[in-house]
Amino acid sequence: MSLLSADGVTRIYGSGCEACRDRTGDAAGTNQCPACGSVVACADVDLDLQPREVLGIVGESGSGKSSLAELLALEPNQDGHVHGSVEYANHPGNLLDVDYETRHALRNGHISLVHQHIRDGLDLDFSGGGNVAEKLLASGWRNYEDVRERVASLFEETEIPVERMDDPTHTYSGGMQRRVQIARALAINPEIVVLDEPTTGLDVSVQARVLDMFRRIQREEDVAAIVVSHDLGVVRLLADRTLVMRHGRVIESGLTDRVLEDPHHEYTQTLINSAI
Ligand SMILES: Nc1ncnc2c1ncn2[C@@H]1O[C@H](COP(=O)(O)OP(=O)(O)OP(=O)(O)O)[C@@H](O)[C@H]1O
Repeated sequence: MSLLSADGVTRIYGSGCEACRDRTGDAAGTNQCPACGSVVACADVDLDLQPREVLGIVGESGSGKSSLAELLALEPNQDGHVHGSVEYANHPGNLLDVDYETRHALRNGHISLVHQHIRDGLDLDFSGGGNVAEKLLASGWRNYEDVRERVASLFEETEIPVERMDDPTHTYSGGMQRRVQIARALAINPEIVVLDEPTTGLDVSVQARVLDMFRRIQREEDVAAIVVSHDLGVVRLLADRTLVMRHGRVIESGLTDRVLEDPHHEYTQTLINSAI
């Protein structure tokens, strides 16, 4: 049984009209409806995530990856009209319809998002440890010593110097800040982590170390992940299966090796060729 499955997930920014779906997408060559001007960020997306699996979502900027990832990760950003359903094995009903309290509980106990932009995920004036502790407190941890011990062990696990725990996060390097985000996401022992562009703003050598660290923890802890990236190298390293998005639609999917070695869609071939 799938851990998470999406059926027909659609997100439209703007008023929307009857022509929106037909006049956008891969064949239309745009995600903007020519009739009403709305942006069809993603439409008719079906996917499933198995326990312990890493699913990659790849596509160029604007293809709809973040809009989809936010829905899967129950982010509070509710912009746009949303249709379809997301089923999660450990909670009945459609995740897209849950109320505020349920959303909060799921985000603090089951499904974590690592934001593309560090500022969206961390308070840079807080200490690094404080950013991780905040997530533990939100999920019900209360004892000060227990929280500090857990934060220190998460720092070790994500390879951040524990002695920097009380320093303000803005004094950390970009790589360390990304690690704090990952530590924060893992703090609640989630079943699913959604990583949105995990390499944004990092040097190539730092990127590789952060991705290796995440892959190690993902395997050790048997956590499932959805990794969103414009970078084929990221999905090649992390993802078992990959979906390719363009103009808000999934245009190709399969085992990552197959998609990268034997792409069926012309656009995927172009993506791969332009990455070489
Ligand atoms: N709040 C919003 N209001 C209106 N349009 C939006 C909003 N958020 C995103 N969009 C539009 O939706 C489309 C998909 O954006 P999205 O950020 O999901 O793509 P992406 O593939 O994640 O791109 P990137 O990698 O650059 O973040 C884009 O055309 C974008 O301009």
